[in-house]
Amino acid sequence: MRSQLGADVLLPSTTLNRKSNRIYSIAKVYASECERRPQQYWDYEQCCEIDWGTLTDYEIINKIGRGKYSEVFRGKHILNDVSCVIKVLKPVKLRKIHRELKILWNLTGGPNIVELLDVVHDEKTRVPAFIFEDVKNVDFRELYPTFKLSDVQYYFKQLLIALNYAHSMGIMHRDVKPQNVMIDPVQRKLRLIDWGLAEFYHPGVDYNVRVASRYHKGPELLTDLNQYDYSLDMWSVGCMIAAIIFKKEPFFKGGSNPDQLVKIAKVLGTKQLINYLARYGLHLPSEHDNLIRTWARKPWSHFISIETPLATPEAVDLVDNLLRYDHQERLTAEEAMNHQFFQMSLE
Ligand SMILES: Nc1ncnc2c1ncn2[C@@H]1O[C@H](COP(=O)(O)OP(=O)(O)OP(=O)(O)O)[C@@H](O)[C@H]1O
Repeated sequence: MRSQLGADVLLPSTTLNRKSNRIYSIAKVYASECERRPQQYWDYEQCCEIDWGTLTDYEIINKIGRGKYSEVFRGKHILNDVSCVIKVLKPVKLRKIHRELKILWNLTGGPNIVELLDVVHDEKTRVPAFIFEDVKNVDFRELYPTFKLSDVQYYFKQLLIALNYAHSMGIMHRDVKPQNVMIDPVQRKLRLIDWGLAEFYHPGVDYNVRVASRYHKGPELLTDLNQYDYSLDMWSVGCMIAAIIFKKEPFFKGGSNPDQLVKIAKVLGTKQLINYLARYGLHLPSEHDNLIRTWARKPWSHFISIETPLATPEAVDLVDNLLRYDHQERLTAEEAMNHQFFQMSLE
């Protein structure tokens, strides 16, 4: 499926790891994972030769999903009958395809990471498709309301294991949300999918803030703080857990990107937002001038009632340590796994 340049071949320099003139934030953990590996590991612009398989090896059974960048089908391999998921890509830049592939090649086989089985194209049209393991997912709108605290504990531990692994491999997912976390409750199997927005982390590099889906975008994206890192994914995890324990899906429901920041400020407070930006020598982008009023910080107890039995002190404390404006204050994936919420023994 792939051919790689040997790790000993010296490659020309690239902009992918070009540091910004001004460095204001470096990841707290795993900052040098890419730097300490050969360029072949992360340079998807210069090292991504694809040995295409053919789509005719697979039979499409039915359509199961539709994303911004793809149409997704359930199918099977025609020779061995093994069921699979076929992600047929919509026309996108080759660079984006190479990035997703490089990341999948590096991560596949890792814990709770969706397994990439093959990369194929239609021989006539050349339309590319990725073949993945099939997860018998139950839609989160149906599944999450059935969760007991022990399920929240189990599945979020699995998600953190996937994220800690990706981060330890120098990769940020950048689109963590319920739609990208496949759960098969019968097998109690969780897989983190859709690495289409994922990126390699290099310290001091400015990244595009137009990533993640609105409800799960971290404050750094909404305030144009380009030097973000793995901690972006931890904000999104915080949004997911908060939505479940406080029974408020999604937890921050903005009507637009600027409004998303308003929804966050209404909970975490405006003063705290300004302080966060000041800590990094930044100001609130002018588009927010008319939007942000002085919202006071709401205590988490505001979201707790008789209807929210999952909002135990440990679960709320976990959320509190993930939903922090300051990306450097958020728990890392490993710290989150070690949080008291995951140590409690529940039936
Ligand atoms: N391995 C899998 N097993 C089961 N279902 C899957 C799998 N991969 C994808 N799907 C389904 O297809 C949908 C779209 O897949 P994916 O998120 O990879 O595509 P996308 O075009 O990148 O989506 P988006 O626009 O959300 O970024 C998923 O939300 C899920 O419902």
